[in-house]
This record gives sequence, C-alpha cells and structure tokens, in this order.
Amino acid sequence: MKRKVIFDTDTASDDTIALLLSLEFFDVVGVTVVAGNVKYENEINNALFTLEYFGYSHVPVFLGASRPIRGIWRTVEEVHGEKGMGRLDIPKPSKKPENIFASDAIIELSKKYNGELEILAVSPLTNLALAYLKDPSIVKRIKKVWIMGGAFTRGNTTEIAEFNFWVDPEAAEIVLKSGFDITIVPWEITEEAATITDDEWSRISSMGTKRSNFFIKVNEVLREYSKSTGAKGSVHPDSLTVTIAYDNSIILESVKKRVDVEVCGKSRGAMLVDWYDMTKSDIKAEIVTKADSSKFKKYLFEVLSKA
Ligand SMILES: O=c1[nH]cnc2c1ncn2[C@@H]1O[C@H](CO)[C@@H](O)[C@H]1O
Repeated sequence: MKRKVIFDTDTASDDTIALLLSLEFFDVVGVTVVAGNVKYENEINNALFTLEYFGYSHVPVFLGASRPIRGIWRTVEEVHGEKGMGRLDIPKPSKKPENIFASDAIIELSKKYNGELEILAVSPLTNLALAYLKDPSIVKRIKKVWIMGGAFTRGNTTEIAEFNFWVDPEAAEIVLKSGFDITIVPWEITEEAATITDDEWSRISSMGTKRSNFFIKVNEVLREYSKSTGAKGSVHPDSLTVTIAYDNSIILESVKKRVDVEVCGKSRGAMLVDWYDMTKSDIKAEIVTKADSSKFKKYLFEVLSKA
C-alpha cells in the first residue's frame, strides 16, 4: 500500500515535476497551495492543470495562505516564467479547488489518517504553521514532515537565505519548534545532487513521452535562470526532496540538530543550525548533508520515460 501524503506547494516549474513524482510514489490525499514562487492565482492554475493533464482530477486541491504570515515577500517569475510554467501556456483547468481552507484540510486529514500521514512541504511553511497554531495536536498525528528549505551558506534569494525559508521565516520558525519529526533538504544539497546537466536534459528531451515533453517545457526558464547563476543546468530541489521522502537511501549523510530561522534584518530567512548542541534542545531536525545524485536521477528518468 502506498504511503499517504499531502503535497504542499507554491506550484511553479519544478513543483509540478515533484507533484508528478509524488503521484507515482505515494497516495496523494491532498494538494495544498501556498503563496511563494509566482502570483497565487497562477500557482492554483498550475496545480489544477498538472493534476488534470496527467489524469489525477480526483486528487483534491485545497487553497491556503495567499501570502506569508507577515506579508512581506516577492515572487520570482524570473526563475519560473511569467506564470510559473516556463514557456508553456496552459489553458484554464476545468478542475476546481475544494471549499476547505488548506490548513483545515491538513488538520482533518491528520485525523482521518492518524499516525500515517506525511507532509511533503516543497514550499514556504505558512499552511502547516497555521494548521499547527489552530490545532497543535496535529504533531502527534502527522508521522513525518519533509521540508525543502534553508541554506547553509549559499542563499539563492539573499546572500544567506533560501527562498522557502525567506518567504515565510515566521512560519518556518513555528514549524521547526513544534516537535514534528522533520527531515530538511537544504538548497546546497539540491544544487549538488539535483542539477540536470545538458547531457541529461538532451536525454529527457529525446524520451518523447508526455511527461518528458512537459518536463522540458515547464523547466525551460528555470534552466536558463539556473545557468545564469553559474549552475551546470536546471536545479530541481522539490523533485529531489520528494524522491528522498520515497527512498531514504538517497540520503548519504545527514546530521540531527536543532534548527532555527532568523526573522529579522539583512539575514532574514537564514537557517540557524545549532551545530554544537549549545541550546540542549530536544527538538531536532534531520538535515541532509549529502544526497545520492545518480539514484535520484534514476527515479526521475524512470518516471519521465513512462508512457
Ligand atoms: O533559483 C531557484 N532555483 C530553484 N528553485 C527556486 C529558485 N528560487 C525559488 N525557488 C523555489 O524555492 C525553492 C528552492 O529554494 C523551491 O521549492 C522552488 O520552488
């Protein structure tokens, strides 16, 4: 039986591929949309369209926070394309979102799948933080939270901050202090293990499947943007995180430390790791420090080449 997950997403480019992977690997019992990458309306359409396009119209989509807690952030269309789908112009999906707020859906689904539900958070953590504030007992019911977020030293949004933590550091702080069983996949690890090189890009392009064609189109702008920052190809943090959640053996090295997030000043959104256990805190997260790139890509290619 497939594991039950909620896919929390600010749906743009790599998020859609991470969603496709999740649909293969897991029983996705809900998709929750949160503010982040691009205009909220576009994120909603991107999530609905991706599900509909690949035959998953039955998977419910719940709308959540359309802004971070403090409301200070900017979207990054330069990374994902004007509407977040590279240069793919998508039609308005006929699938509609549910009438339940995302954070309420997280609470309800945690009751329905008590002890087995996992959260794949490839997004700012606003929806999960709000769910926790409303009902802290979700910590006991949610089995695991997988987070793509944080940077050790090389921020992709400011000198030190990774995008998801930077968009809503207050939410990240709430979630990281709540006591969930958490694994974090930080930015640098995804850059090292989840960059699709030119050769790999050509390989995907020549697969000629519906999924591979979709991959190429939605990630075209991401690839150009990634390369403009010095990467050797398009970087796929969300896809790596979901694949790690599915097969933990992709984690080659990790540490278990208390993690906090800076909420003020120039380093707002910075990930603060208590490397020397100075806080003596019991609340710790697993932080991935090395991932198996070839294993991840094997899964990715397998899913994209499927007819
Ligand atoms: O430059 C970028 N490359 C890849 N993903 C990005 C970038 N900027 C924002 N995101 C988004 O934020 C997380 C990674 O930090 C990912 O979840 C992705 O959706």
